[in-house]
Amino acid sequence: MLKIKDARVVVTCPGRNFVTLRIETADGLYGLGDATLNGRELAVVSYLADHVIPCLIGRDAHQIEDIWQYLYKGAYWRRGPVTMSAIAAVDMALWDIKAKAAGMPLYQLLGGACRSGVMVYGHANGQTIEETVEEARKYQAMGYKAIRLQSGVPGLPSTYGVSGDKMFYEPADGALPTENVWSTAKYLRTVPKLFEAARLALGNDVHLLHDVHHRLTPIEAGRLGGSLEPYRPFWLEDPTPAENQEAFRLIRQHTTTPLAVGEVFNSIWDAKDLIQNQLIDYIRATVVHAGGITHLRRIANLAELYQVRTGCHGATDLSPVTMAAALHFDLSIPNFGVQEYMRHTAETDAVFPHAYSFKDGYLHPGDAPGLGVDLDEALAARYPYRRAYLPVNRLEDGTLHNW
Ligand SMILES: O=C(O)C(=O)C[C@H](O)[C@H](O)CO
Ligand SMILES: [Mg+2]
Repeated sequence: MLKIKDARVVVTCPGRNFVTLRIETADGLYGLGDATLNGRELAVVSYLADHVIPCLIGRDAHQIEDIWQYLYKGAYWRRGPVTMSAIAAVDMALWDIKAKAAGMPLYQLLGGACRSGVMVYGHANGQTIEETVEEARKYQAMGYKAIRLQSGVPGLPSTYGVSGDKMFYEPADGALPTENVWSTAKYLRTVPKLFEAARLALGNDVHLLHDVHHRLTPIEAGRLGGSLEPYRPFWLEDPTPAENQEAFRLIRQHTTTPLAVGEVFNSIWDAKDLIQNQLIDYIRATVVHAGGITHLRRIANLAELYQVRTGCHGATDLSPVTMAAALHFDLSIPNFGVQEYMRHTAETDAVFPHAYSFKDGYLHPGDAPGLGVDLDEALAARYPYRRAYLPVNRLEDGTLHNW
């Protein structure tokens, strides 16, 4: 038995907010779990500190599945991003402890490596198509095999995915939500031109991706998918909100562009119909927001039956603890597709020293026991929490739209 002696939540803001759970056993082993929910961080802090940690003390850290079931079924109120991020943090920390106890990198406990590295995609973005293509060339020069393209839209002052700080994009930029303006017509005129220019400039060997960020209706998404087909995108992400999983049938009827969905999903139930009806090609659920490694493996196993591959969310709001967990997961599952990789700043990397590394377009989690990521608590304490919200989007007439 590995008795859980103590657990605490650490909140730090080395440029952006991160919530980390640290679980300690009576034998002196400890594990880390990420619980960051961008823009709603303190809700998860309270859920963990007030409601989860008291139930963990004295339990056997080895019983990962039982503790998962205890927290999920035991709450009675199932699912939801706050609950599932809190459970995910516990799950990650327990896997970290188990792998440290075994003296192995976590991917070995998950069944061993299925590949030599994890293909990642980086984010090229610019105010104009020309600037975005220039940025994409830089990613190509760094060895990236897959690049996401997001460009400014003429006539719209700002839009999701385009930032001044190219490497470390952080959308949660205000103490109150920033307001963006949206026009579907202007956007739909821009994206095919972006892809045409990028294919011409970058050649055929690089994978090109795009995130619609939930802003189209199904029929608009079908039209966009169709117009991008000549440029062979790797995927079109979140073409329409996915609460209504049925909506993707309409998109499928109009395009063979592969679809990727799921960064806001928090359980297998959000993805079940999309996967079973083969309405998507990539599932983007992530370790931190979808109940941890234990639950994400269940989603990936279901997806494998239907030839749906994974493409885990990896924006900067997912801490290095999640990135490490995702890499162990990615390396060990048969139906891995691609991993998103937005780099963290030097300040964040210093707070979370880690063993994972990038080479020639691939990340590897490293071979340190456990997740291979640590938390420098003294340094973390130097960066107190700062309230920061994600933006909202309004149509040109003021109607609130999807951001
Ligand atoms: O990285 C992506 O694909 C995103 O869509 C990033 C999200 O906007 C971000 O994680 C929200 O916190
Ligand atoms: Mg996205």
